[in-house]
Amino acid sequence: MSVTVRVPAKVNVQLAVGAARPDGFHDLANVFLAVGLYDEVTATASPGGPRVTCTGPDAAQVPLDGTNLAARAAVALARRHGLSPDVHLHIAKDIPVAGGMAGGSADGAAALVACDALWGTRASRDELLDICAELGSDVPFSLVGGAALGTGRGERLSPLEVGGTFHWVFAMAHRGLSTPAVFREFDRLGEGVAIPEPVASQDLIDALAKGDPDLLAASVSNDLEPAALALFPDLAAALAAGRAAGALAALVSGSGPTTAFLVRDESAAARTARALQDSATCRTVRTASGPVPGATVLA
Ligand SMILES: C[C@](O)(CO)[C@H](O)COP(=O)(O)OP(=O)(O)OC[C@H]1O[C@@H](n2ccc(N)nc2=O)[C@H](O)[C@@H]1O
Ligand SMILES: Nc1ncnc2c1ncn2[C@@H]1O[C@H](COP(=O)(O)OP(=O)(O)OP(=O)(O)O)[C@@H](O)[C@H]1O
Repeated sequence: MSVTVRVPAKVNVQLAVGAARPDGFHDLANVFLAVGLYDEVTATASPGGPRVTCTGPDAAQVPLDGTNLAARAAVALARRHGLSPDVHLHIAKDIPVAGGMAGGSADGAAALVACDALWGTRASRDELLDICAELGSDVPFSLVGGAALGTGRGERLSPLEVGGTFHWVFAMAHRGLSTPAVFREFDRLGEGVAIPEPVASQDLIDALAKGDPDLLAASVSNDLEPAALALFPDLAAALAAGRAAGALAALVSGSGPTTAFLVRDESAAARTARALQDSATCRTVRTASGPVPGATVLA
């Protein structure tokens, strides 16, 4: 028997970052939007697991050992329920790796939901969310999807209302960026400067609730963007190319290096995607819209 779970990528429409905490993490006001670029994780009973396989354009960059977040999710659930994690996890990966779109986190949430269904552990939503938070700051949002404000290190979620569909173009860079390295660069750039407490923007929350792309474009922000640009200066050219193509807003997605462009509708998405592809400032270009649901078992 097998269970397949589909799980989306995310874009951070606001990422406000506070000073480094004693534990090395940063408090955030992190407004997540789940967008329709998906990985699928299939869990199949198999002795001696977890065994991980992966297919897709970036598969070669995905670790297949016990560090894979899907494997870690299976082990965490099995341990809590006194089971052995006898499972084969196959990841059909379409979310770019190390792109700031929570690809690994998505696989962790998907594997958890898939193993829960496969093993009949019937974990409560709260237990699943607890395990997600242990696995990583972005993992709880991959489980819930939609739109949400993440506080703490991003793992404490409050759902947000969204009054429409937002259309996006994503430009994937020629190489990845390490999330810890980007946070370290944020700290370095902020040395000697008083870093304010991260606060969610009410204008941005209102723009989401209204479903209004112009209002959203006026209020998106990412405090990690200067750090990502410092580590990867070529990203400025991708941002400029998207702006020149008429995007309503251009920003680095999370810790980068994927760049995200908010556009008015599907036809603007197709136009902007073509212009970005022709600009040769990126590796590949994808379009997607959101919000979409979080990790979902496929029938
Ligand atoms: C940049 C974002 O993707 C925005 O959603 C997230 O904040 C990162 O979430 P993630 O990849 O799930 O991160 P984790 O696996 O929890 O942490 C990886 C590393 O990122 C840094 N980190 C992450 C989250 C946070 N609030 N503060 C941090 O400083 C820490 O160096 C940490 O060791
Ligand atoms: N299932 C997985 N898929 C991809 N990468 C994984 C996975 N499990 C662990 N990793 C490791 O995590 C690193 C970060 O990859 P990931 O694709 O999650 O980055 P990201 O999208 O930038 O993350 P985030 O947006 O959550 O900061 C990879 O370089 C890889 O070593």
